[in-house]
Amino acid sequence: MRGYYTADEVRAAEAPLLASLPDGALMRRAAHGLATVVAAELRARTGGVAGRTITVLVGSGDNGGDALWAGAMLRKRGVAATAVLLKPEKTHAAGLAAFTAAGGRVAAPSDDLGLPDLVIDGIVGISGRGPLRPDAAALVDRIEAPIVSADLPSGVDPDTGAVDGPAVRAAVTVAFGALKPVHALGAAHCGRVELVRIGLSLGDVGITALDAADVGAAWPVPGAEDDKYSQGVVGVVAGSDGYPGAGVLCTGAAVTATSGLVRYAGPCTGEVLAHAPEVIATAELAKAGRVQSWVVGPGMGTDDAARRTLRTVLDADVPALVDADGLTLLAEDPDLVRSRTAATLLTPHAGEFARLTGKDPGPDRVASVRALAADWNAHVLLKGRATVIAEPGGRVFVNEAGGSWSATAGAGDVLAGIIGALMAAGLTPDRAAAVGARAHSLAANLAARGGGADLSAGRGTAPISAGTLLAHLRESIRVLRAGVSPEEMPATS
Ligand SMILES: NC(=O)C1=CN([C@@H]2O[C@H](COP(=O)(O)OP(=O)(O)OC[C@H]3O[C@@H](n4cnc5c(N)ncnc54)[C@H](OP(=O)(O)O)[C@@H]3O)[C@@H](O)[C@H]2O)[C@@H](O)CC1
Ligand SMILES: [K+]
Repeated sequence: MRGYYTADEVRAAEAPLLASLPDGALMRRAAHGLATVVAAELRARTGGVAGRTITVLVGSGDNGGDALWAGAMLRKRGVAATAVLLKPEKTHAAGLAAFTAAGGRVAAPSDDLGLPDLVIDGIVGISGRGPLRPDAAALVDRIEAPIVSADLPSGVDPDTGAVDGPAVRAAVTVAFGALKPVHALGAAHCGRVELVRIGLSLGDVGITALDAADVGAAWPVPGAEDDKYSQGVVGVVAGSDGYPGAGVLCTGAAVTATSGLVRYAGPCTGEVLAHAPEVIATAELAKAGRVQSWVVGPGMGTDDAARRTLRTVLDADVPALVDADGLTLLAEDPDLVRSRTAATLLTPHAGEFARLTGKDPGPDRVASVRALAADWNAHVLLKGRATVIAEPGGRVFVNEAGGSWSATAGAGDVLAGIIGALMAAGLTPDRAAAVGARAHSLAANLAARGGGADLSAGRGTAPISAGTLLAHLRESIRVLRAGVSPEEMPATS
């Protein structure tokens, strides 16, 4: 499990170290980690370190200091380095002195910067707010070389990952001391993230992500004493005459996710059974039989009959996942959820979120999801490249998908089926959501690459459908249960 610490949490963890260590020691630790990553990147991209060229973009704070110290360290390894000072009068003095003493060249933003092999982004770190200012934006706009960002890509909000204008798009981001929310919520701007440990003692964390090993360990599989009932039975209410596919995909995902038993109640029994004959299917909800969790909503429609069905499902005292059309119906009647004693998981995309709350999730998606979870006393999963999951008490899981392949019709129906099956197996809804989201995103990435656990093997990618995602779900679970995901983030020491 990895934690993502807000700028305030990082500052609080830094304070005792700054007080106890010699002046500048912490910054030099960070800079050493940055220089190590830059050197490795130079070697990987150009075949060597000495004789290569870098440009260091320097803002007005300690982030610029990190970049200058790293530049000085790289100078000592024979790298030609030029620092561009955006605010010369506020440049980190000790960092600049070390840089120039090591033979680094200083340039103004208007100078011709040539074609460096790499650029270090030290414009702004955890004190950054809002997009790049115009002078920094114009400078970054001229950069063609790959960028290694110090701590975080400048212009992206450290705590929310929001991008509201010009921002650095890094090839690699070197996080100092701790991962910050930007590294998950703004992952597309971070590139590969490397964590450099600088000795921070970090406290409790509010935002976490599950590693492959956590997901694999949590995945329910039958034990020696299990039968088909004891593993948890999930009931699926999905699909309609107009949208039978939602029933097929949702039920198919539930069947694939766990080994127990899946029940289906709805008008698409023929289609569902044609694709998954092991399902116990009935057209009448009243005859569905006992379940340990319900999934309700995908493709079910929003007419009066659907409303009655939703009410009946939510009247049952078992955990329930509400998705898609179910959410549209709930927007008119939140008390259906608030009055429940069993747990409820809502799985909106941004549009459905706006339907539920009257407003878009906005730039601070974590805060918005937490607020909805607290207000409705429900667990909430907000879909996106970074899926955000909150329980009513405020604990948050985030799942950075590592790609956007699952932005395809029907992928949400698959996700609902997976999570519903995990809830039936006894996982709490937020944990089921985090575990399921991870398997879902890995299945999408595997599908795009045509299978095979080595996602970096350069086999190329192709668009996927929800059907191909579902077809790769079992392989995804297998990879996760093996404990090593090909997407796992490497960390330097
Ligand atoms: N303390 C330590 O020993 C260690 C610190 N560490 C490092 O320090 C970093 C935090 O440094 P920091 O707090 O000095 O601020 P930082 O993020 O560099 O910003 C500087 C100033 O930029 C400005 N600004 C704001 N937004 C902006 C924007 N959008 N575009 C342009 N400019 C913008 C704003 O100043 P303003 O211009 O508003 O006066 C702001 O005050 C941290 O991320 C890590 O890298 C590590 O080395 C570990 C050891
Ligand atoms: K930066």
